[in-house]
Amino acid sequence: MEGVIALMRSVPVSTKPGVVLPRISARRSSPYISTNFSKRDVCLIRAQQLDSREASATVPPPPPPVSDSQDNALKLKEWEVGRLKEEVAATQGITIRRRPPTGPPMHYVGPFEFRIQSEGNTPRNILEEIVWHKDVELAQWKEKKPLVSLKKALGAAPPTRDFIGALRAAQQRTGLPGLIAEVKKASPSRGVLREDFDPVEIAKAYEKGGAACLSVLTDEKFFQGSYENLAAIRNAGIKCPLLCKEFIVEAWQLFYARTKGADAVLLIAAVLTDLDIKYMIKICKILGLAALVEVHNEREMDRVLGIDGIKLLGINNRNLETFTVDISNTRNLLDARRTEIIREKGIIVVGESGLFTPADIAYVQEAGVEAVLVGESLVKQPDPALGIANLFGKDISV
Ligand SMILES: O=C(O)c1ccccc1NCC(=O)[C@H](O)[C@H](O)COP(=O)(O)O
Repeated sequence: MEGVIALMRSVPVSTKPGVVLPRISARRSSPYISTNFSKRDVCLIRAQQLDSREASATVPPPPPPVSDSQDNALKLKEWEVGRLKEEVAATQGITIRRRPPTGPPMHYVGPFEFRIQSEGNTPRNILEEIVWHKDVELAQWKEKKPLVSLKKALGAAPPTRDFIGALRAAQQRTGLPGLIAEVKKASPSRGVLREDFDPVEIAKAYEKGGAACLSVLTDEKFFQGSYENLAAIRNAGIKCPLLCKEFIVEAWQLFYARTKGADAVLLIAAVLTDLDIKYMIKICKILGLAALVEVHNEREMDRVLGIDGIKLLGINNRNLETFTVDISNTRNLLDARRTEIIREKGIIVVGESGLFTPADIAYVQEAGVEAVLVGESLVKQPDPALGIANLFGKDISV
């Protein structure tokens, strides 16, 4: 425990009175264990199967009434599965942790309650903070829109557009990397990028300027984006396929993105385990979504290259923990060995973040990327269509 970070009016605590986790609490602070994962893997696969049953079920049976002791047992199981996932994630070099299920512990003094900060209940960096907030949002969204209702909505959804095909066609047409232009109002690292932000107008300008695909940020708290923006762009007659730029931690988000008009989704290897990625890729296939699997470093790159079925691999030049941007990350990750695997598997590599000039585009193309994802340098331009021509050093709309 390191200090009090918030003093609030007393509100009901999410953990029910009487829920005691003494045996497990002792394990909470134990370091990650990195030996013999067979049993844990089995547990994780079981947990994933439960998830997957949820994803493929049509109408779930009504839940039986739950007694307090059953409720406690379920909470305990949920917590244990969370711990197992963290242990497996640690063995894959994933440092981003998931939010503790019951949130930070509460301490009462008179009519107030203190939230005590500790290493275990405080996000360690911005990516972890985003992911923890996503868990809170998701709990509310899933209550409002359970999976069954999303599935019903999908029955009437139009087919998805070919995201990968659009990138390939653009690259063949221009001889330059296919452009995924990002509709991005703000970011944690740069604040507000454009005050007069009209997502549909920006999307139209990108399409006019020759973008092959668009990326639409949907996170509200950290990027001032929204699913309404995604749906509005989809419904405005834009032909470019759309990437839902979201921090995906659960399969429910794939279904939701699809109902809002996404043709592709982002899967971040710094957040998802190999098993999560494999599972989500399967769901994406079922939903007709392309999956852009994003890596930042060598460890993530090698993990992802070992997973079958990946067609789009993004190399992000932004360190999502420190915000530093370095486009040589793309070149460093694309060494001869990895380039050979990428060629054999027919993967398209997307260079992401920090691209501002024709020289930057040439640099990442030379390194081996066939597509680029660009936000800041385009969205800040008074005329984003002209911004595209300036970025590529020529008009790529024709
Ligand atoms: O953009 C950020 O500050 C950021 C911070 C934390 C996590 C993700 C972040 N950005 C997401 C992206 O990867 C970029 O929006 C995308 O690659 C475009 O980058 P840029 O062209 O540099 O705007």
